[in-house]
Order: sequence, then structure tokens, then C-alpha cells
Amino acid sequence: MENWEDDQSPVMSNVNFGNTGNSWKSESQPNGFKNISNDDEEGSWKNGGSGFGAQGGNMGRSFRGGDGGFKSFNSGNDENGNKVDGGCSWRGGKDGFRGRGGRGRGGRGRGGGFRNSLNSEGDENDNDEGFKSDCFGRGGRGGRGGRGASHQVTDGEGTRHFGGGSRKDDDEEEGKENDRTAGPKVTYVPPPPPEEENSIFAHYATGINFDKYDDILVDVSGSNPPSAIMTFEEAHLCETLNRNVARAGYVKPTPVQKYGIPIISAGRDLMACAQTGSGKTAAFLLPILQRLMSDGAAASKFSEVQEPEVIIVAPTRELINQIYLEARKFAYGTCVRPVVVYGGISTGYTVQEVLKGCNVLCGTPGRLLDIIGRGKVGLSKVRYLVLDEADRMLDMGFETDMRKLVGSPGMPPKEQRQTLMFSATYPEDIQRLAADFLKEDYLFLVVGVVGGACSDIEQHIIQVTKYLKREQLLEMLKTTGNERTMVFVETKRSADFIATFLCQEKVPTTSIHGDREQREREKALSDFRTGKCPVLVATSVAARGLDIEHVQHVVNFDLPKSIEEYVHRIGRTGRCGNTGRAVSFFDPEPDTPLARSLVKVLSGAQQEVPSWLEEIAFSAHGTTGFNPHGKVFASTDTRRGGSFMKNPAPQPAALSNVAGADEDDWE
Ligand SMILES: Nc1ncnc2c1ncn2[C@@H]1O[C@H](COP(=O)(O)OP(=O)(O)OP(=O)(O)O)[C@@H](O)[C@H]1O
Repeated sequence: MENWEDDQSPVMSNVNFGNTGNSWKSESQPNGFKNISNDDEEGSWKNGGSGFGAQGGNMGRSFRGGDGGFKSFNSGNDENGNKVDGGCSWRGGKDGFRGRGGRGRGGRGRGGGFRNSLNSEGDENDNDEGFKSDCFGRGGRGGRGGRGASHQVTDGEGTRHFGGGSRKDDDEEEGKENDRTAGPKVTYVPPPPPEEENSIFAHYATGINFDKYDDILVDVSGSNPPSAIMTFEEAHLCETLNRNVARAGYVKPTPVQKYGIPIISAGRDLMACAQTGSGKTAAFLLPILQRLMSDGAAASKFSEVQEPEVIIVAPTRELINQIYLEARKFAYGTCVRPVVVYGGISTGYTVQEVLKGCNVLCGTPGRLLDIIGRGKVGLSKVRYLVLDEADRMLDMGFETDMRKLVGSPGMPPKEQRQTLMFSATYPEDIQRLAADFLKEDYLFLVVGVVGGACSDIEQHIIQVTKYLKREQLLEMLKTTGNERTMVFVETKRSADFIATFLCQEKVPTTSIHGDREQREREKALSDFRTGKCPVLVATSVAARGLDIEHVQHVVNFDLPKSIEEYVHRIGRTGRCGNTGRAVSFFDPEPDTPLARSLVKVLSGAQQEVPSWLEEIAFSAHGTTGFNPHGKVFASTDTRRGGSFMKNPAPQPAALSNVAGADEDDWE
């Protein structure tokens, strides 16, 4: 066995309690989940209530804890030999968790089978002591936030260790996969991707506004852009690709596909900006796959070093996995083999997958660099480098990794590869930075206005202080029934906290954030996709790219710090011509710096702008600037002068007030 192979020690850290004030006991309840399921009649949560936008009730600063057994899991093995959580019960009879108690009061009980072992007065932000709830699977790795002792829990199969004291930075979702940092070996092997044709090509229907894409103004800047195509036939895809496009339910290309496909086919570098949910993934996958097909690319199983022709990077594990599944779908029935590598799964497994043959290597930056560093992937044949969510890939979080990637031994210089960047947002400073990675004559494709929100999303901003947010959220969720809702919060701790709260209130909820183990993250997404848990509480790790059917609502429980993040978050709904709704809680205290950019995004997407928001935005003028981070949206290509250009390209009147407009336009 090579030294890169992971050892197969038991999976660690199945429950994570940062600092629980209680030790507790519970009877084992294999395959729990009961207390959050719709079967729980008593807990039916679809009981009417006031509509969106209603002012919250008087929740105050506390909430009730549940009385039932805290759910954890029973371990078992899945078909991959992975440890799995068999449900939501815990067998902690003789190993009650003990942490040093947090501050504040424990919850008061009500039925429902959920023990709220956290200690809080209801204000997660004031509470130093983290906790990890798990009504939706299991706790994450290692205790977070607690000063408590390490814990051991023995289950039927051995001893597990739980660090009680490690505290990670809780303020921001890292979104970043740094797999090279020290930590426990990860042995998780994800379930295999679907083999069934119907599952591979499963898709959701385009919405009533799909044809309205045709009305969006498109601008291509740069020299000699090729003409757009109007149909997929004009893309001259090979028969297999055409068949796969049809099986995916694509009848006509979206604007980013109409313009992007011929640009990529013509061998040009591209920076493309198009609204969320408008088909950017296929815009780069189809021409790339077509080229690989026409060149006769075929994966070779027999090489100890794989030399992919394509490298695709994206900022989060779930997104890169989604892109991989799209690549696999379009490459179905061809000899082209896409592979995905990302953190949180066994490196040994990942390397094995790569060595089975790899033409299209999809990865998060950390794991990608890791695999390259292990000498399993040679870069000399790379002809396409794709940065999805390019502005994120080039911001402070990932820029160093991207520079490492393009500077890795064997990576063809930018003159000898095609570099393609896609996003719905491109702050100007990032655009300038991006030019370092692109050939000088790259084309800049803008569908609509850079950084604009999709107008199929109905946006509402509600002024609410942090103490009333939870009640307001609950009120809203009572009206949405089983409709899928993503609730975005600022911190991982809040994600746990809110998810716990909703579970207690009988709202079937799951959560995703960077402190959850990969298996838990995947389970959470799967439960959300299937509707088992129609509410997903998420940090920014789920803000970008995720394409989940039936997401009718996005709630910004906490508004993000940047307007780009806002645009991506709300873009989880209203995709592909479907309509959606986004409700954001605006707490003047932390959110005022965002007011001006919010007003611009709202008006740009023809949304009603509340007068109180305009007032806040107006009075904030001159102190906070347009964007809290000093970034500004570019109205178009920075090579033309960006937001401050003298002779801007014509913009559609309807959009002239959007993010891209000059800062003074709306006043
Ligand atoms: N031409 C098309 N016809 C029908 N459906 C399409 C077409 N193009 C893309 N789709 C579907 O639209 C959905 C959104 O596409 P995709 O995820 O590529 O959007 P995106 O622009 O990358 O969004 P984001 O900015 O959020 O990453 C997907 O389900 C995709 O399969």
C-alpha cells in the first residue's frame, strides 16, 4: 500500500458538543429523526400563520428547549464500508457527555424528543459557548467552542474521541478546503454517483420566464468576438453530446451559452458574467467536451500519473461535486472521464479514482493542490483551466492557491492554455486581478449587468432587530409549508442554533456549514433535496452555485457583509426561468453599510425598495461608500474603465440603476 493511502481507523468525532452544560441520558432510538419528521402529528408545523413580511411577535431573548432525548446516531457501515450514522439516537448511557456549562439558562422543555443541551439566553451571538446540535444527523467533528474536557463515547464498535476544547473561528464560513493542514485522517468515502441513466439525466423544468432570457442585453467586449449561436445545433456538438444535451432537457441555449459556447470553441479566453441560475455550467462544459471529443481524448487507466486536459476549480465541496455530476452527465457514453477531488473525503479513495483515468479534473483548491503535490496528476496536457465562481476563487481566500495552481510544475503558461472564468458577480478589483490569469485579448461577456440579481426573484427586505429574528422566521416558515427554504446565517454556530430552534418548533430542518463533517454535509443536502427536511439552515458555504430543485424561498436571517454574497445567496431560488422569493432581515445596526448596494440591487432587478431602506442608504452615503468592503460593482469590462468609464457601453434602461450604475445614479 502506498504511503498516501489513508489508514482505515474508525471515523472520529461523531458527536460534537462544544460545551454543554448538561450531561444527559437517553434511551437509544435507532433511526430517530422522529421528532423532526412530518409524521409527528403533534408537531405539525404547517399551521397557517401570518404572511411574509409580517412583523415578528414578541419572542424576546429566550426560546424553549425541548425535552426529548438528544439525537445522535448509531454507527454502522454503509455499502462503502463507511461508518454511517444510523439515525438520531445516541447510546450514551454510560458515557454521558459532560462539558463545562455555558452561561445562561437551559431551555425549558416541551415534548418533541429533542433535548436542547445548549445553554443560551437566546442570543447566539452573545454566547461564547458553542454547541453542536443534531436534530438533523450528527454533530460535526470535534467539540467547538467549549472549554470542556475531551469526551469519549463508546459505541458498539469501539471508542470514539471528541475533542471538547478546540475552537475554530466561528465568525465566517471558511468556504475553503485546506486539506493540507494537520488534522485527523479522513476516511469518508462518498456514495458512488448514480449509474442509472434516469438519475444521471434527472433535471427540473425550466420556468415560465425562461424565454425572457432572450430579452436580456448582452455585451461582449474585447477584440474580434465570434458570433453568437441561436440554437444548440449551431454549436456543432457531436452526436453523443447532442443526445446528452437533449436528455438533460435543454431545448435552447441560454444567453450565456449562446455567447459563451462559440467564444470557447474559438479558443478564446473568457471572463463571463451572467445572473445566477442561467446556465453558466453548461456554457463551459459543452464546448470543452466537444473539443476533447474531436481530439479523441480518452481516459487511460494504465498510467500512474494522470494528465487531465481540463481542470475545473470551485470554492466549495458541494459545488464542485455538482459540476462534476454535470460533466459526467454531458460526457455520458463518451470516453471522456471526469473525476472530482475535494476535502473531507478519503485521500486514498480520491487518488484511486484519479488513477482510474482522468480527463476532466474537478476540484476544490486545497485537495487539488494536494493531489498535484503527490505527483499523481501531471499538468502538462492541461488546455483548459476553468474557475467557476471566479471572483471568489480570486479573492483573498483563494488567490494564493490559484497562483500556486497556475505556477505548479508543468502547468502550461496562460498563453498556452485557455482560461475561462464564470460568475454572477465581478467586483472591479477582482476583474483587474483576473487579468493576470488570462491572455491579453480575453473576451469579457456580460449578460445583463455585472453583479445584478436575477429579476425572477421577488426580493423583500424586512427591518427587524436581532432579538425578533427567530420569531419572525418561524412565522414565515409556518406559511411556507413543505416548500424548500434556505435560511442563511452568518456563523456556523448560528446555523446550529437556528436549526436546533426550528427542530424544536417542529420544523423539519437540517443544516450545512464548514464545521460539519462531509458525510453530514452531504446528508443534509440530500435531505433537503428530497424534501425530508424542507428547511436548510446554511452559512455562506452554500451561497454559491448550488442548484437545487424546488427552492422557492431564501431567507437571509443575517444579511451578508458583501452585496456579491447577497446576490449569490438569493440566487439559490428563481433559477432557470423559475420564480422564487427572497426575504432578508435587515437589522440596522450591523446592516447599514449594505444599505446602498441593496437599494441598487433591488431597483436594478425592478423590485420595490422600502422607503426606510432608501433613507438608511441615503444617510449612510458618504460614510460607508457604496460597498462595505470598498469594492464596487463594475458596470462592464474594467478595461473600458469599469464603473468610472467616460463612455459606458449602452445599458438597458431598466437596468441602468442596478449595481453596475455609477454610485450617484440612484440619488
Ligand atoms: N439551456 C438550458 N435549458 C434548460 N435548462 C438549462 C439550460 N441551461 C442550464 N439549464 C439548467 O439550469 C439550471 C441552472 O444552471 P447552472 O447551475 O449552470 O446555473 P449558473 O448560471 O451556473 O448559476 P450560479 O450562478 O448560481 O452558479 C441547471 O439545473 C441547469 O441544468
